[in-house]
Amino acid sequence: MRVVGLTGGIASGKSTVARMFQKAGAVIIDADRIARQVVAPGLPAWREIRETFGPAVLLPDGSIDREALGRLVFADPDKRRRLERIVHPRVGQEMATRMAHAEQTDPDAVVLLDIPLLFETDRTQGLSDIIVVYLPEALQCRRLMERDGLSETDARARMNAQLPLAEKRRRATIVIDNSGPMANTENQVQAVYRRLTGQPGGKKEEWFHDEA
Ligand SMILES: CC(C)(COP(=O)(O)OP(=O)(O)OC[C@H]1O[C@@H](n2cnc3c(N)ncnc32)[C@H](O)[C@@H]1O)[C@@H](O)C(=O)NCCC(=O)NCCS
Ligand SMILES: Nc1ncnc2c1ncn2[C@@H]1O[C@H](COP(=O)(O)OP(=O)(O)OP(=O)(O)O)[C@@H](O)[C@H]1O
Repeated sequence: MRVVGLTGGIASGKSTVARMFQKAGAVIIDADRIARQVVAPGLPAWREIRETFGPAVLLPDGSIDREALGRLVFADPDKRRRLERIVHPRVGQEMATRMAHAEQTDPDAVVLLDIPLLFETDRTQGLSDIIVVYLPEALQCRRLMERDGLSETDARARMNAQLPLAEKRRRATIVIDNSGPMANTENQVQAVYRRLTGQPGGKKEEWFHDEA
C-alpha cells in the first residue's frame, strides 16, 4: 500500500483536491473529519473539552459549539495547544485504525492522509510522498474569508496558527497549484494520480511545479 500525505494551509483547497483524488480512485483518510467525530457528545474527548473550556463551548443540544471554540483557540495559542492535546492523540489512533483497514481491504491502494497540520505535528514519517496544495497567501485569505464569513483579522489569525504555506511548499515532494480554475487543479490531480499508480503519462514534467 502506498501512503501519501496531503496537506496545505487553511482553505488552500485540501478537501477540494482530496475529492478529486477520491474520484480518481484513491482512498482518503481525512483528519479534520475524524477530529469532528472524536468530539461527539459523550465521548472522552468531548468530556475533556467540556471540563477544560466550560459549558460556553457547548450548543444547547450538548454538541461542541465549533464557532465559539474556534474563537477561543485561534485567539490564544495556549488554549489551542490544550485543545490539540485532547484531540490529536485520538485522531492519530483512529487514522492508524483506518490505515490498517485500508491495507487489509486493498493492499495495492493509494491512501491519502489529508492532514492540515502534517508538518506542525511531525507526521511525515513513512509517507512515500507529501503533496502540498498551494496558492498565494492573499488568495488563500480571500477564499477563507468568503467560505467561512470571517473578517480579515479572524482569517489572518487562523492562517497565523499554521506554518506559512510557502514553507510547506518548500517541504513538499509534490506541489499542486490551486490558484487557478478548478479544471486546472483537476488536470494536475489526474497527472499526479497516474504517477502515484505508475500509469503512463504521469511523468515528472507534467505534475511537478518548481519552487518560485
Ligand atoms: C477549533 C475548531 C473547533 C474549529 O472548528 P471549525 O469547524 O471552525 O474548523 P475545522 O475543524 O473544519 O478546521 C478547519 C481548518 O482549520 C485549521 N485548524 C484546525 N485546527 C487547527 C489548529 N489546532 N491549529 C492550526 N490550524 C487549525 C485547519 O486548516 C483545518 O483544516 C476545530 O478546528 C478543532 O477542533 N481543532 C483542533 C483539532 C485540530 O487540530 N484539527 C486539525 C487537524 S487534526
Ligand atoms: N480552484 C479553485 N477556484 C476557486 N475556488 C476554490 C478552488 N479550490 C477551492 N476553492 C474554494 O476555496 C475554499 C477552500 O477550499 P477547501 O474547503 O477545499 O479548502 P481546505 O484546504 O480543505 O480548507 P480547510 O483547511 O479549512 O479544511 C472553498 O470554498 C472552495 O470551494
